[in-house]
Amino acid sequence: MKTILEIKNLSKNYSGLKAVDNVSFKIEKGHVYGILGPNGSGKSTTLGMVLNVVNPTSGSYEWFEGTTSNHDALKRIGAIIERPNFYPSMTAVQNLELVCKIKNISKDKIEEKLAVVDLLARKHSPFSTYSLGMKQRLAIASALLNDPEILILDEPTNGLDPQGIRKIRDIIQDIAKSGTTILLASHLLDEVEKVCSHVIVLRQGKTLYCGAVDEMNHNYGVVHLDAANRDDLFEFLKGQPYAVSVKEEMEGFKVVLNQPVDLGKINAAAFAQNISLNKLYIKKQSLEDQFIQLTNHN
Ligand SMILES: Nc1ncnc2c1ncn2[C@@H]1O[C@H](COP(=O)(O)OP(=O)(O)OP(=O)(O)O)[C@@H](O)[C@H]1O
Repeated sequence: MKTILEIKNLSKNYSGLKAVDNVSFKIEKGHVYGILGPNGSGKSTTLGMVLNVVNPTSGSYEWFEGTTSNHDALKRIGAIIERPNFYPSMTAVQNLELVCKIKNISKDKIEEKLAVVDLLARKHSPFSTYSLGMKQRLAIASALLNDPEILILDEPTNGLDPQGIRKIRDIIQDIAKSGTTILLASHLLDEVEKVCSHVIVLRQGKTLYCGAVDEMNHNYGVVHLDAANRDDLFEFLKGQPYAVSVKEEMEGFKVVLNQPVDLGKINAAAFAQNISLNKLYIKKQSLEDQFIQLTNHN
């Protein structure tokens, strides 16, 4: 698998504040990656560093397996890290023609890229008449003009209404299907869950999780149990291989699982130890619960 970007122990300090703290991850070709974290967790700073607009305090990164300098790599990257900004009185086509001129690239792809972002019908309208969603879509078209190998987006749906959000997400997925690798920063778990295959979760500049979105979701839940004799039940639970942790609460015990369990077998095993359960049920944790747990308690 071709590596598009490798970040190694990247850190950025702002007068004592660790905005990004020893972050490492790899972006492989063809996947959609999300950098997920609450406001101020270091997402934009991380993107700024790999796009050569923020100087790292320490650590390094390498584009395209080191086959090109970080400066030349930028020609193979499409990035939108600021609010879309075009000339208000110029049309979409005129603005994109200007982008081609500035970047010294061919104008041949303008129509094709406007089609990708569903703006062909409005291609001759002035930018000032566009909705926020359309402005964002034009920015995506602009970033695609040089057929980049990777598209980088910082909070691509910020400020959009639900329809606008849906449209941008559909477009991102279409672009990914056509083979372009995508890296997007978002504070929205739902966005990352819907759009990304892989996620790097940041909190206060530190990586809390890095891996497949599916695997982050892969958990076996929590079993809730209770019995008249809690001491016996606690002893029993402590020895069970499926129990990551056993916590006593008002309503009984909560056991976090590390594997799937059969509640019938748990009941039978407890009964065999003379423990008669008066409560036994399982609750699966949602991805949202896990994200909140990750970002709050680490
Ligand atoms: N130029 C700067 N000077 C000083 N501190 C900065 C600067 N840029 C960012 N920071 C701080 O670094 C931390 C990380 O900011 P960053 O913008 O990377 O986070 P973020 O996850 O992208 O958040 P948001 O979604 O709010 O933009 C924050 O505490 C921020 O205040």
